[in-house]
Amino acid sequence: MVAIESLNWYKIQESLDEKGYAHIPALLSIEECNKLAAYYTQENLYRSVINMQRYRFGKGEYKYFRYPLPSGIQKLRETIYSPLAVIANEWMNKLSLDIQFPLTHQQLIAHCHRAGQLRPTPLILRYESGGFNTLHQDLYGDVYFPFQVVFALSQQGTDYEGGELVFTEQIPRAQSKAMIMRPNQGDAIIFTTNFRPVKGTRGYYRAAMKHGVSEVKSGIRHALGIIFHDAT
Ligand SMILES: O=C(O)CCC(=O)C(=O)O
Ligand SMILES: [Fe+2]
Repeated sequence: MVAIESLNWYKIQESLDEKGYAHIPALLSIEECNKLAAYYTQENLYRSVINMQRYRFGKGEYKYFRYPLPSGIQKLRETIYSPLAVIANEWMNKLSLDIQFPLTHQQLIAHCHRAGQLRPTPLILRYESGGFNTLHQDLYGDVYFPFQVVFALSQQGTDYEGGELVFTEQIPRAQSKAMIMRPNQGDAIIFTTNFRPVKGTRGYYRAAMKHGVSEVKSGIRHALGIIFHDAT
């Protein structure tokens, strides 16, 4: 794994500010991806298993990890959080929101717990041919952090075809703009959970964003999602 502190956080912030998402190539090694994907079948690691079709969330399956999280995932969640908290606080200021996030993930979790959000949210997803994930937001209570991360654990073009990561951004008084990403195995994509600040003529306004996954045409696609807030 590339050290989180050594990433170009200036560039990451620039991309988040401009687009609401940032692409970090090769954050995980292929071996790390394969190890994480192999967690999928270790039933004791999870608190719940969601059949996406059953809830009409799409087609595929995902599993929420239970506490304690596997140590590598716990570490990723903590180390990526801190630089993002600084950016999140700037966003809250731009939007004149009276919210500031603590600089350590442990403090964010304490805050979630006080708000009754006790359940861990990191998840691993698996889609087969025909699988997809409808456009959504991962907000699980009143406390939510404005960024989350998805790690591509499979390689598009080799392990699967299709299955692009899709973002939409609501344009004021208009429809939504769609953006697609085709991360390679090991890449991370950081993106907005709820809304991002966009500069308008009278200061910043909120542009709501959603994410989803387009139809997987063939093969199997695994992804790891790290959401920083916990769930009710
Ligand atoms: O499968 C993906 O790439 C997206 C998963 C997702 O919705 C998430 O991590 O919140
Ligand atoms: Fe999601």
